[in-house]
Amino acid sequence: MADANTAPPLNTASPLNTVPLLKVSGVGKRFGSVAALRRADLVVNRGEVVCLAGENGSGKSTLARIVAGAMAPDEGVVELDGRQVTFGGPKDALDAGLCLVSQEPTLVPGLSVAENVLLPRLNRAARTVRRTALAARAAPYLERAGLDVDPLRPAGTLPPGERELVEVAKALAAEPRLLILDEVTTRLPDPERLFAVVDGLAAEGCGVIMITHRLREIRRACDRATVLRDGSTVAGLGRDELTDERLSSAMVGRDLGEYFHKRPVTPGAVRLSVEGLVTDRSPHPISFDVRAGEIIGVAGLVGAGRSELLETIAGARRPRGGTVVVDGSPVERATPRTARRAGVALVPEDRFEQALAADHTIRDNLAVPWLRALRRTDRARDRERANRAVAEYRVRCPGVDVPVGTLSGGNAQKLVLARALGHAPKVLLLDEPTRGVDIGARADIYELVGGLAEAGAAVVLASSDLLELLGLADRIIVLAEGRPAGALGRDEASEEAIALLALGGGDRDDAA
Ligand SMILES: Nc1ncnc2c1ncn2[C@@H]1O[C@H](COP(=O)(O)OP(=O)(O)OP(=O)(O)O)[C@@H](O)[C@H]1O
Repeated sequence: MADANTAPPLNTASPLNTVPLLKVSGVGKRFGSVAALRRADLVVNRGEVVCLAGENGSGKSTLARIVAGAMAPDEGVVELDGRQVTFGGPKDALDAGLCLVSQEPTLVPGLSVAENVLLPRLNRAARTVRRTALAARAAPYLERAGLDVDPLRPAGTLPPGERELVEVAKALAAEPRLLILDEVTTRLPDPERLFAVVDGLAAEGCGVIMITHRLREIRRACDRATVLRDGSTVAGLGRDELTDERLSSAMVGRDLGEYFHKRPVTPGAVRLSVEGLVTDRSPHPISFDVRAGEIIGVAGLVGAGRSELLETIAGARRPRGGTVVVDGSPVERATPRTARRAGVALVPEDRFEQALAADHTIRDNLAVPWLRALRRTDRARDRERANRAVAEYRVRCPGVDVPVGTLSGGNAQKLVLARALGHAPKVLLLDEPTRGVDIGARADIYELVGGLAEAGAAVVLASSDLLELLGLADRIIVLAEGRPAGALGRDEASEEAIALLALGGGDRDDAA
């Protein structure tokens, strides 16, 4: 293993390049009793794409925020072009050419796409510039980001994947010297497009820090990786060391062994029947059965209707027709509560919008489905339950009484899963369950989901991660524009077969 920050000999021809673009040394940051960063070191050279890797809660986003001027370190030094810098805020960092695309959305929904893209560069006078002129100025950045929308459209009306591309275009408009992308690809319809942008920026001499949990993406886009564990830099991996084994053992500190834990199960009786279900998104009825012990995958491009299907089964959306039957009994007038009573649990796609109350404690969030019962009975039991869930799911937190909003993204996701799986549901609906979750926790989650299926649950797994679908699902239903485009058994499913159906290339209409 190379030293933590050993960089490949890039652009060594220029003497200027002996000084790194960015050098972070010994940075520490505490939040109350939590040491988010202890001794973080990081070097990025011009024209280099560096992956910042590490488990959930290892400090990656905190380091990204410090570099981008969004928070100050408690200790340590940040140098740009060999000179120490102290930023008063993100604006200072932006002026110095450092730009962060963070996990949190920053767009102003009521402003147009063009205004959002140019916002950091607009002074008061420029805001009176004609809207069409702004649109023309924003157009090249939108095009470079791969987004084909009307620049005058309000940003809030775009679907999530396109909003993320506006965030990317906004970063490009800042013409950064160092771009930080914090788990941007998880929200993008086509990550490859972003990688092409990253390649182009690097070729122009821009440094890029990329945070992602997807090992394939690290290999595709990055020149090397710097690995954080418990807030300290513990390893540096060169390009030819970016293998699954090296990355995972550097991040997690243990050998993950077998990744997917779906053992062959003899399916039992039908647990979930979806009969001619018409969601509020599309006129096409969808029908399929899931037997006890089965995991059914739902694939499709962004916007294909995966989330809508799961949310309708879970009673979170009103269907326009059709029935959901659990263990032979129709779920009448489905609401989230009636579906939950019937044994249906949903892990929704957006943890903070749909599943968690950020200002409330871990303990209260875990207790939500039981709150009524708890008010009447023993309040001490939920603490015990919460402590157990946090330990079992390895949620990194100082205790169960901290607000959920202080958790790192992946740890918040683990909490949503802990709550859903903790009820031993008959039907488990998972929508992008491992988005933002580190590889160690991923292996744990796959094992838990596999175990739940083995115990007789019916599982429906919607995911944009094809390896996850292929590794876990017994059968994969592919949706295209809200329509069932086909179903693939374990033996016929492959990345190519899924992609073909998702793009509308197949002519099978037998999704059940
Ligand atoms: N504002 C905050 N208040 C309290 N604790 C915080 C705050 N921000 C981060 N933390 C804690 O600091 C630690 C590091 O968090 P950070 O978000 O940097 O991790 P990460 O490596 O980016 O994780 P993930 O991969 O899950 O996004 C976590 O334990 C997190 O709970």
